[in-house]
Amino acid sequence: MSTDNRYYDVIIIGCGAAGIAAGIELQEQSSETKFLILEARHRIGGRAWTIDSDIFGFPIDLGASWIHHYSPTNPFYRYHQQLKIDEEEIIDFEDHSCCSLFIDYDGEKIPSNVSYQANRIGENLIELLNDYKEVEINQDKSVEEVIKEKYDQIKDEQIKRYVDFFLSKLEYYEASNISKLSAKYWNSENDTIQCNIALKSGYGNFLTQIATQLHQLPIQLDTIVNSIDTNDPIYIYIHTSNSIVYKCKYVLITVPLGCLKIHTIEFKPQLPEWKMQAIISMGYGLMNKIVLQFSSNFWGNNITQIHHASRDTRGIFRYIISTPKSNILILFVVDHFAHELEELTDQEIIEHVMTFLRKIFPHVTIEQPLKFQISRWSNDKFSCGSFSNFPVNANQQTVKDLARECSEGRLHWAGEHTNYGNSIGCVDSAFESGQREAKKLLKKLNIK
Ligand SMILES: Cc1cc2nc3c(=O)[nH]c(=O)nc-3n(C[C@H](O)[C@H](O)[C@H](O)COP(=O)(O)OP(=O)(O)OC[C@H]3O[C@@H](n4cnc5c(N)ncnc54)[C@H](O)[C@@H]3O)c2cc1C
Repeated sequence: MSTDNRYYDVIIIGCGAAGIAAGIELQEQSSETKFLILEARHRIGGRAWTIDSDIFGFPIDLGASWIHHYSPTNPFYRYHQQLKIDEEEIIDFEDHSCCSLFIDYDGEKIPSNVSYQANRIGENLIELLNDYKEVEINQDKSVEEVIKEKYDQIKDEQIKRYVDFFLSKLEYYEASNISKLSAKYWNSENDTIQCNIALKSGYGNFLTQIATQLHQLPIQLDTIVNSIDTNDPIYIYIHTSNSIVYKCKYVLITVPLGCLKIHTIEFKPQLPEWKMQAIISMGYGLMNKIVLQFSSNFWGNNITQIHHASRDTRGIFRYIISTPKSNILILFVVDHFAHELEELTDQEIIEHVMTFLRKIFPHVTIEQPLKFQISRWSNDKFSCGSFSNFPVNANQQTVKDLARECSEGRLHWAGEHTNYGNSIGCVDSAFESGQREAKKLLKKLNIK
C-alpha cells in the first residue's frame, strides 16, 4: 500500500452523471477546491454507456439512451445546446402512428376494438391507484394488491392479455414488477414519458464530452474503492484496488444503490442503522438491452417500435425499438425475465430471441443475426442492476435518508437514488443530485 501524499478537500467516488455533476460544480465555483474523482471502470459515464460505432456502424447505448424531461430546466439542456449536437430523435414511447407495430403473441395485429377495451380497463386500474394514493395516508400496498379485485374480474383471455400488456408498460418504466412496486409511490413523477430525446452520438458519449472536453475534470480511472475509513477525526482514508490510499476531508459517494446493497465498499466504522435501513428499503430494478443486427430488415421499412403482448408471462419482450435502415432491433427486458436471461450464455439468449422473433413474424425467413451485444447490468459489479424504484413502504423519506450525510457530516451521498423531491432513476436525476451535494460541500469548505 502506498499513500497519495496529496490531501484532497473532496474525493468523489464514481464518475457517472452524479460524480460528473459534482465535479463540475466544485470546479466552476472554486479554483481552490482540491478534489479528485475515483472511478472503478476504464471509462466514465457509469450506467450511461455508449458502445463504439465500429461494432454496428454507429454508436449504441447499452444503458441510458433518452434524455428525459428535456426542457430548459433540465441540467443537460445547456450542454446539448452548447455542444451543438443536432442529430436527435424525439421519441414517444407509445407511438401509435404507422411507425409502430402492436402485435399479439402469434404475430397477429392487436385488434383496435380489443386494445381500446383493454386500455379502458387499464386506465380504470390506474384510477384505482390514483385514488389509493390520495386516500390512504399511512398504509402502503403493492400495485398488484390494489388492483387485484378489479383485475380478477376480467374473464376474457384476450382482453386479459392486453390488460397485462398495458400493465407491463408500467413495469418497464420502473424495471420492476407490480407485485413489488408501491401503490403510493410507483411512478411518483409520471411525466417521464414526455419530452424524451435520444442523441444519435449516444448518451454515454455525451457525458464523456461534458466531463472531458468542456470541463477536463480530474478523474482517476481503473480505481476501485474497497473501503472508506472515517475513524480518524481529521483525515478520511480511502483504500483502493491499486494499493493507493487517498486522504481527504470529505467524501462524496455516488456508487449505485445496487452496490451499496451488496456492500461492495466496506465502511469503517459501519454506516449508521438508519442509512443501512434506507439502502435495504429502496428498490433497485433490472433492465437489459439485447441489440441485434440482421442482414436485412424483415419487420417493415418504416417500423421504429414493436410492442408485443406476451401470452405466457406478462411483459416478456414487450418493447423493441428498431433502426430500420441499419437492420437493427433493440429488445428491452426487465425484472425476473431480465434476471433469468442474464444467467444464460450469449448463444442461449440469442436462441431465445430468435424463437420469439420467428413466432411473431411467422411468414418470413429470419436468418441468424450478423452481430449482437447484450447488456448484463445485474452481473456488472459496478452497477449491480439498472435503476431505483419505490417498492412497498419506501417513500420520499427513504430517498432523503439515502441522500443524508453521515459520519459527522463527512460522508456525502449522491446518485439517481438520492434525488429527493424530484425524479429518481434517470441520468438527469443523478446529475441534479451531484450538483446538490457539491453545493453543500462548498458551503462546508467556506467557499460558497
Ligand atoms: C438499460 C438501462 C437503460 C436506461 N435508460 C435510461 C434512459 O433512457 N434515460 C435515463 O435518464 N436513464 C436511464 N437509465 C438510468 C440511468 O442510466 C441511471 O439512472 C444514471 O446513469 C445513474 O447515474 P449515477 O451517477 O447515479 O450512477 P452511475 O452512472 O452508475 O455512476 C456510478 C459510478 O460509480 C462507479 N463505481 C461503482 N462502484 C465503485 C467503486 N467501488 N469504486 C469506484 N467507482 C465505483 C461506477 O463504475 C459508475 O461509473 C437506464 C439504465 C439502464 C441500465
